[in-house]
Amino acid sequence: MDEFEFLCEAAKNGDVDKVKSLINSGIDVTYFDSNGLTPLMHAAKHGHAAIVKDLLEAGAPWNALSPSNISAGDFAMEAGHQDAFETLLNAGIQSELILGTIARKEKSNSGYGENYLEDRVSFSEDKIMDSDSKAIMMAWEKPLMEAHAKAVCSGGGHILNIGFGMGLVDAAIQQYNPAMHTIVEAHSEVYERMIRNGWGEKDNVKIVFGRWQDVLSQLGTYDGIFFDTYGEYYEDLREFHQHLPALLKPGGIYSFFNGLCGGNAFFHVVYCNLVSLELEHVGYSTQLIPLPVKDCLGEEVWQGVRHKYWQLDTYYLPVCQSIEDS
Ligand SMILES: C[S@@+](CC[C@H](N)C(=O)[O-])C[C@H]1O[C@@H](n2cnc3c(N)ncnc32)[C@H](O)[C@@H]1O
Repeated sequence: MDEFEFLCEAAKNGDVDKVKSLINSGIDVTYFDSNGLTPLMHAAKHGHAAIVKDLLEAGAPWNALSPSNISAGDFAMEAGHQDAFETLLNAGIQSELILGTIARKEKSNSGYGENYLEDRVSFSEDKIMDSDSKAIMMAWEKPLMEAHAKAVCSGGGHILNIGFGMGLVDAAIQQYNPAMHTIVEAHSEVYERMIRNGWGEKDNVKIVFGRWQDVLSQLGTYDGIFFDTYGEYYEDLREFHQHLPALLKPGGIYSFFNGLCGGNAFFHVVYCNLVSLELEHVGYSTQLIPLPVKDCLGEEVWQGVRHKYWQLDTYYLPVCQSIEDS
């Protein structure tokens, strides 16, 4: 057995002293063993929280993935090892908070995320695709969009939706007959299709064409806001949240499509916590309402789609309101 295998064995067996002495000798804690697992994954799988903590402090990446795309946090979560799970969750949140700050700085120099808006898109009955065969929006999300519409329309009044896509959430919002319904859409082909389908002729609908970032000055204040864009990053969502206090009326409800890390259960938990924490910093409390999605999401749905952006059984619908109102 080489030194690294000793470390994996010690992590598995909960041998804190051995792990510590190997770390002190300068061993590389980032290696994967012959099964594609890291020492951190072994410790998490067997619920050795103290070792998880030591390995993280020694530089083990919290978000490394096994060959079947399982992270240390998934192992702890699946086995019900609460202490190890929470240690990894906190490491994930802290790391993303710091990386977020770095990404914010990098973004201001890069002008990224604008390509999608220049690309052609294709429409079919059950989805909209980009030029890379990635789905922009899919019909299986209809029940989710209806639930979002219900949440943001609960107080009536003026509703804002950012991102039209297939218009599923907007059709559901119209069912609540809002006093005014503003829709922001940035893609020219999606916008043209909205106009062709009569959205511009509805008395209570105002369409604003452009990126939400560029049309903020044309917006007012709203009783309900929904946000669901495409081709953007977590950073953009975070940036939108900075504008919430200026856009959402007192007593208003905000919600957003919560597809954050929808391919990995543990990363999703990290991001649900992260976004709630960041919303709290701008003055909003977040309730995450679990909705089972198994029934509306069969394997066949993904045929011809390049990226399976959602792979979890439960969708957590965020309902946010000002901390002063809650
Ligand atoms: C996922 S779809 C929205 C789906 C919609 N919720 C529905 O129910 O069908 C995302 C939409 O956001 C639009 N979009 C992308 N970036 C945007 C931006 N910066 N500002 C406004 N709209 C944007 C896309 O063109 C696309 O139509």
